Amino acid sequence: MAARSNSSVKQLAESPNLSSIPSNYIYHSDPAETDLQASIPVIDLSLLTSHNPHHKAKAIHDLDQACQHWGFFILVNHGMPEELTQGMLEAAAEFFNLSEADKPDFNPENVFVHPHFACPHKPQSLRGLLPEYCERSRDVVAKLLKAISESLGLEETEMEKALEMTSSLQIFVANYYPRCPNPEAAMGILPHSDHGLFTLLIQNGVGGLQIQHHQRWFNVNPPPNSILVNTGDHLEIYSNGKYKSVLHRAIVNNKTARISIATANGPSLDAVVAPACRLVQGEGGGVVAAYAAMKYKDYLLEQQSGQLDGKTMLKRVRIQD
Ligand SMILES: O=C(O)CCC(=O)C(=O)O
Ligand SMILES: [Fe+2]
Repeated sequence: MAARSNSSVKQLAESPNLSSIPSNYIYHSDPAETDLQASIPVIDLSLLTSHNPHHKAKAIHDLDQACQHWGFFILVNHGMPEELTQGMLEAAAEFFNLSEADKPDFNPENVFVHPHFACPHKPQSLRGLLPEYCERSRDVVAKLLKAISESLGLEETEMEKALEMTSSLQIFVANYYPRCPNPEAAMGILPHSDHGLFTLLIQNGVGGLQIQHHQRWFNVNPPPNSILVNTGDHLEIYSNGKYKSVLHRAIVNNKTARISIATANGPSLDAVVAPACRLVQGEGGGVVAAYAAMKYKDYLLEQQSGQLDGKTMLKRVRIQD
């Protein structure tokens, strides 16, 4: 489990008499506050897999538009039981409440849950729910990829084959944002885009996510029991820039601690990701690849060796604007 707002921040936030934040936590960039509320498109997963061709075509069109214009969408009728998502959020809360001595005995930055499954030893509730949650999340992603393949004009299974999705990388990340005495001067997670294809996000009913849209920051408040999905850098690369990954960040507040669970879903670590051949062989050879091919594993290693910083890594493989 990645605890990006790690235990030291939690301890700091819980220290008695904390009335302001230490200077190293001060955020000097754009102000965190915004009044803008994003109207994120809603996608109905059951329609994407409908046997009614009209419903399915309309849903695929809506997904295409959502990915092109927002890079974020609210997924409903996703088939993930509410007890499971609620149980996961409660299990994450239990994890963050463990004593330091009980916290995991492995690299706390990432829990890789596919193709090889790992899980913290405690709490028991997390061990019980995590396998099902991850499997169902991969199922959701598989359905989204089929629809995206079609919206790119490819065979339904072309993308999952090209990206070797049977050994797809899936990373489970739980974020803890403690209450903060002066939230307008801090930032929970700095602006970044996600690597991979689709990230699935759920939260404990407390808002905090902001996304960049037309150069402005918008608050995102997904309705209860929905899953928020965003497109990642590798969808941008594979689609040759049609579906751009979007900068997002998380603010903090002075009232309630926030927990979010992000499940990052990428290709196989061994997949070499480049724009789909058919997208760059336009009639008369008109369309050229806008991104260089790079193995997903190498992309990750290079990205993780630096700071989470905007879209710096993606710019490195970008060939032209
Ligand atoms: O907590 C959030 O809303 C965003 C988390 C996030 O962007 C991430 O884990 O990559
Ligand atoms: Fe993210």
